[in-house]
Amino acid sequence: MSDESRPYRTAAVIPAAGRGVRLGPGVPKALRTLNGTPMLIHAVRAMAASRAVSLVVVVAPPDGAFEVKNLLDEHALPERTDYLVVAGGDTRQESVRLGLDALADNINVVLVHDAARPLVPVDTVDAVIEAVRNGAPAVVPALPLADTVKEVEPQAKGEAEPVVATPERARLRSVQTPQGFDRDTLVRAHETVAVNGEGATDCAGLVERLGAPVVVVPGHEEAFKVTRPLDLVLAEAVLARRRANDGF
Ligand SMILES: Nc1ccn([C@@H]2O[C@H](COP(=O)(O)OP(=O)(O)OP(=O)(O)O)[C@@H](O)[C@H]2O)c(=O)n1
Ligand SMILES: C[C@](O)(CO)[C@H](O)COP(=O)(O)O
Repeated sequence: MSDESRPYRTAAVIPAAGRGVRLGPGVPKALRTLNGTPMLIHAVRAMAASRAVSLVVVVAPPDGAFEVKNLLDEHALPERTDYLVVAGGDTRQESVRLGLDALADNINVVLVHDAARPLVPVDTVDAVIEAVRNGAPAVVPALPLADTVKEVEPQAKGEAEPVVATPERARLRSVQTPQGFDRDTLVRAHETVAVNGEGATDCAGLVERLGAPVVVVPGHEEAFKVTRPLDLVLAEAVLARRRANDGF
């Protein structure tokens, strides 16, 4: 994507302040390495790979902002990409809000991208940005589901859970990041939820609560979220395949 279409100025906010409890004991998830490079650096590079992204805001673990700043200083990014680091909060939503607070005034398109999705291809990033630039206030990359999904009545751990419903799979999508937003819409969504109190597991969910339209564009298998130990194995295999294919 060319940068000539300004006045759009696009920033990526990368929430990276999670502990990674489901990954098991160790350093915060974003600082775990994939083939020798911290996951966060892979994620930052994935955003900076888009020529449209001029600013990356990394939201670091509250006790790790200094370390993250050093990491970014050590790893090369394209010259056109500025970056800054802010300390995160107790939830992803709070971390994103802190990242939004740090944006420069001239930013009008915002991507929110999990550090835990380090391998998203640049074509997916650009497709999200393009959809926002074409007028969608909120854009989500997503994939159809491979599994059938059941809605259940949750029970105490270990007890069988009664099935309540089987949603029609063809209408379901598995949602990824980067999610892209018109900045004012996203800021309004976060401000509104701060007043009303009901959170969401993704930023698009907050925009839906405003009643603003959210659209889906095709996601990518390699944009999967590193959540459990097996995901680390998959991520390293993807990187090894990329290296073998094109020396990346
Ligand atoms: N307080 C938090 C919690 C999460 N995140 C970020 O939100 C993204 C998606 O969250 P998830 O994969 O659930 O990460 P964790 O919260 O770290 O995972 P877990 O629930 O296993 O602890 C991650 O990049 C994570 O660093 C964040 O910035 N601040
Ligand atoms: C934003 C997200 O990655 C979209 O799938 C997801 O909602 C994050 O959820 P988590 O509970 O933080 O894993």
